Amino acid sequence: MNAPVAAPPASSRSTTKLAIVGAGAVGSTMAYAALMRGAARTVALLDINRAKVQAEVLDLRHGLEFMPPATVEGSDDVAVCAGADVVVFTAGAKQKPGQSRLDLAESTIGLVRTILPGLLDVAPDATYVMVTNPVDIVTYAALKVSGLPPHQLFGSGTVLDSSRLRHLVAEHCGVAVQNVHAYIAGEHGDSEIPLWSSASIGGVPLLEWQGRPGFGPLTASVREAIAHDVVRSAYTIIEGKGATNYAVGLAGSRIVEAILGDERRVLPVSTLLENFYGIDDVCLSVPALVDRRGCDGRIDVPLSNDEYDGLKRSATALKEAARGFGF
Ligand SMILES: NC(=O)C1=CN([C@@H]2O[C@H](COP(=O)(O)OP(=O)(O)OC[C@H]3O[C@@H](n4cnc5c(N)ncnc54)[C@H](O)[C@@H]3O)[C@@H](O)[C@H]2O)C=CC1
Ligand SMILES: CC(=O)C(=O)O
Repeated sequence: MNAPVAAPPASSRSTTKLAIVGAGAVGSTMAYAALMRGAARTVALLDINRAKVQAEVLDLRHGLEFMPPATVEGSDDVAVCAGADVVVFTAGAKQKPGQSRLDLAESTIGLVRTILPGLLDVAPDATYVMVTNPVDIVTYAALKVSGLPPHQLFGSGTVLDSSRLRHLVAEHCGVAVQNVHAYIAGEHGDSEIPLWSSASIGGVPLLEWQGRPGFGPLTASVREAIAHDVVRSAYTIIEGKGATNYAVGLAGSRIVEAILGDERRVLPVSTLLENFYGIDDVCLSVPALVDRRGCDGRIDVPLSNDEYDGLKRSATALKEAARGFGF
């Protein structure tokens, strides 16, 4: 008798559908990244700008020969998102040079109120991943507007910032970025903080890293400079080319893969925190498990006193901002 055949991973089932709302710099690059990485079998783009979404779909379709099997759809009608397993929300204004992410809150919250109810009608069971900035406030607002449970709706948080941190640490230490385990926590924005005390390189606690020939140690001043560079990254890129898109596209695809592939991947997504070291009722990022259920619980990562204080400050800043918008 044949042994029972295990179900294929969700990411390879022909039914997996990723809907991306907003076909701008972030949404269309995320679609490209998701297709390249085989994250879903159907990628659907929704944008209010019909000509733009049709053009992006056509361009992506012309590359399908060179990608894992998939189909691409796009429309200015929300019906294109029907039955999606994951909906990623990237619609909305982006920062102009010099603007902070928080400056976008009012218009983005308005968009969430407008778009989310229609999405919930056509994709009630999807996992919702918010990306539009300021992502932590937008995630909090979207939870209130939708009434969805926090595991089903969360934000991309500091997945992107953590990859920036890992890149800078890897460069400084002369190791592969994949061997750096380090997280940025808190706001996806100016008050974010690196969790140095739990970071490691190839199993060596990062705070004990002695350097290697040709590469200096990670002194306190180097760590401070790296943390500053992470916060400044988006501003630097926006000053140079008007938007960030490649790394966020990949970071978003990574989250989608963790969901559709039921990966239980530890990712610093932005979720509603309740009673996390005394932090309550605010969306911000700490390492959490992401799988087919969505955000399936956070990791109780140990924090140094400085990290705890930083996270508290970040939570306070976000709560004050959310309150300013009536939440
Ligand atoms: N959380 C993160 O890590 C990151 C977040 N972002 C944020 O992502 C957002 C999008 O950035 P970009 O793609 O560069 O902006 P963009 O301006 O290139 O694209 C936004 C798209 O949203 C569409 N849109 C506007 N209203 C809509 C509606 N009612 N329905 C459907 N589509 C609608 C627009 O037509 C446009 O195509 C910004 O808020 C940006 O700050 C950007 C990078 C990283
Ligand atoms: C724009 C933005 O949020 C980022 O690149 O981090």
